[in-house]
Amino acid sequence: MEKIILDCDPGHDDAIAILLAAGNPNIDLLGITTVSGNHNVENTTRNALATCTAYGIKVPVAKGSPGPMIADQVLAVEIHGETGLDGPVLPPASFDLDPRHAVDFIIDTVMAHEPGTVTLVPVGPYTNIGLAVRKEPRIVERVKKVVAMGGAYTRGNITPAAEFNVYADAEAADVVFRAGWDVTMVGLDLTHQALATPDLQDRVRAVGGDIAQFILDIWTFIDTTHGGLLQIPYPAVHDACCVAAMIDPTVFTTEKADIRVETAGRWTKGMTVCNFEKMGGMRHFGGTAMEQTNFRHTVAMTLDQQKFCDLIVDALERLTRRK
Ligand SMILES: Nc1ccc([C@@H]2N[C@H](CO)[C@@H](O)[C@H]2O)cc1
Ligand SMILES: [Ca+2]
Repeated sequence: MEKIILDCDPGHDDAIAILLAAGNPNIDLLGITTVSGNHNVENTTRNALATCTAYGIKVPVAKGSPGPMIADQVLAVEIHGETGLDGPVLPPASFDLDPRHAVDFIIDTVMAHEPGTVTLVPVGPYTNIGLAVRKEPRIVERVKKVVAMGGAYTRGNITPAAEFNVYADAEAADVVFRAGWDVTMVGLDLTHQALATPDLQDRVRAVGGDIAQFILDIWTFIDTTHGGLLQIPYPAVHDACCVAAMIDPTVFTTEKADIRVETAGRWTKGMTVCNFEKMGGMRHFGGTAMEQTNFRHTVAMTLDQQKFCDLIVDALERLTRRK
């Protein structure tokens, strides 16, 4: 089993990532930590708790950072609506939060488990992760790896250059990408291949039950609210791609790269600048050839869409049968 902490900002696609993590038997979901991003942290936390309450997901939920480290707050309310999860109807949360701040929950959990056994899966702005690294640097060599939804090596979605999670707290993303641990960037280039196509929606509908309806209501909201506004024809199931990769690493192909997060560009703040070139390929990308070829990062490239859809439907069936 893969032990993960899911750091998220529910958020429509975050909720599906929670369901996939809870539904798949290969994932040991140690906890959910919340951050502001798609909405303020009060709403993202309420949405996480309500999703867990509604579908019997009994894992600790710890509330995190209400805003980015340095930048002014940017929320994706225009995408996710006034509650951060408009569309589906969720019951009020019925269990309490873990008393710790998300940063302390992350540190305590990583330090309490054997080295190299816990993976951090941030699928919202990386504020909690960046703060955890600064508060307890020992987590960097202790975590197994970081599989992060964010960034893009082609086009952004909040600016032409930047993806939202990185843009919302570019300084925290810079801390995370430069910390020296094994980071896999699951960017828009990958997650825009993970679409809620009519076929996937039909397969979800065929499972039936309230969780299937919850997922369909999520996609209906995104579809009807944004329709052709987004650069993709169907809702993207962004965050679940990270969880899917923890279940089956062959769910997408990867390439090594060296990534720098832009934190100062007037037009490019939040851009993940990815150097895929080998030794000496780009002399002007940060110092000596050695610096530019340490390829600390892994980048998700091509999604096996069939495998991905099968994992979503499988988790839904397991959660529905269990209920
Ligand atoms: N347009 C838009 C779509 C999704 C998101 C959220 N941020 C990431 C995609 O940029 C995902 O984690 C998703 O929850 C933000 C903006
Ligand atoms: Ca998210």
